[in-house]
Amino acid sequence: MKSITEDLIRNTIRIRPNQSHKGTYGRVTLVGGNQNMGGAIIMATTAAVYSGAGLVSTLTDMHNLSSLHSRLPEAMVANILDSNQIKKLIPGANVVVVGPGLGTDDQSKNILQLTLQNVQPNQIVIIDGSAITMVAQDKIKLPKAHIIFTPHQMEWQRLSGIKIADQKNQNLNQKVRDKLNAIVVLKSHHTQIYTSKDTFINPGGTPAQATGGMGDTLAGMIAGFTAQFKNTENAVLAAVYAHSAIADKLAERRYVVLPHQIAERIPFFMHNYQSFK
Ligand SMILES: NC(=O)C1=CN([C@@H]2O[C@H](COP(=O)(O)OP(=O)(O)OC[C@H]3O[C@@H](n4cnc5c(N)ncnc54)[C@H](O)[C@@H]3O)[C@@H](O)[C@H]2O)[C@@H](O)CC1
Ligand SMILES: Nc1ncnc2c1ncn2[C@@H]1O[C@H](COP(=O)(O)OP(=O)(O)O)[C@@H](O)[C@H]1O
Ligand SMILES: [Mg+2]
Repeated sequence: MKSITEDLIRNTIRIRPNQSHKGTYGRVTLVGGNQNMGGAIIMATTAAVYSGAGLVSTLTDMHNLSSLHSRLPEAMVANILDSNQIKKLIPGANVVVVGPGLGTDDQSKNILQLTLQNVQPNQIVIIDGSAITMVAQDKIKLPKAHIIFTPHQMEWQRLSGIKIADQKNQNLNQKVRDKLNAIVVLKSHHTQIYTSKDTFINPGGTPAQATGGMGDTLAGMIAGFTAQFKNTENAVLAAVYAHSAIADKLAERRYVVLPHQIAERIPFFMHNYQSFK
């Protein structure tokens, strides 16, 4: 297993060309946040915006509209229950994130299905949280696209059938990855990333990160990084590395690190590591 290196981060985070505009940095559409879990999609959206995605739109329950906008006026918001909005905003994105705070009831399932039906083959689709649980339980058909799953160990157990105790076995994980034909970000103390060719381990990570919303934030970061940087695999690795490197730094002086504190530090981290032209 290869460790993610600082060199890889430096070779991924690009100095922004002067001749560029918001369209250069990708469109991200996020789908999630029911009436009880608006925070999850707000954190994911925040991370996508702070990672530098050019245009970010969020399909969520309208109960979350004012809380999202009061924290993050940069994001556009549409009604998750309006199927026409889903049909418009999914095909118009470069990167789609589905799942943070989506829930797993029948309405959530319909939203997930409609979202996936509107995905285009050239798109990157990040499947997180509730969406992983529904794909696992309801045998939902996956679209042709560049798919990235971001399960924690319990979600991976649901999706892969591999018990948490057996997830140490890389061959088992890789076999299921091959079947899914996706990048798998298996989150834990030291997160592992399974790609078609390799397995990587994230050297960073701290128990100060063990707080609700930390994974929602990572999903938004992966969206922001993959929207901007051409090599999708390296963009995923860089996002995973940055998420925990920021947390490790903050944890030098804190008992717990909150997701929004990570989001605020992303532009500083990217500034320090930018080098690739
Ligand atoms: N503020 C919010 O709105 C929040 C909403 N959330 C959403 O809640 C939904 C359900 O996700 P949850 O993950 O809470 O619930 P799940 O039921 O999917 O998983 C949580 C269970 O998995 C267990 N587990 C075992 N290994 C784990 C590991 N390595 N990491 C994390 N959990 C592990 C936990 O102990 C817990 O019992 C998702 O859609 C998620 O996005 C959560 O992100 C929490 C914050
Ligand atoms: N003890 C730990 N050490 C390192 N990282 C951790 C630890 N606990 C949680 N994390 C990180 O926090 C995130 C948690 O993701 P997840 O469980 O999906 O959170 P949520 O759904 O609440 O947003 C993952 O990136 C995981 O690697
Ligand atoms: Mg999660």
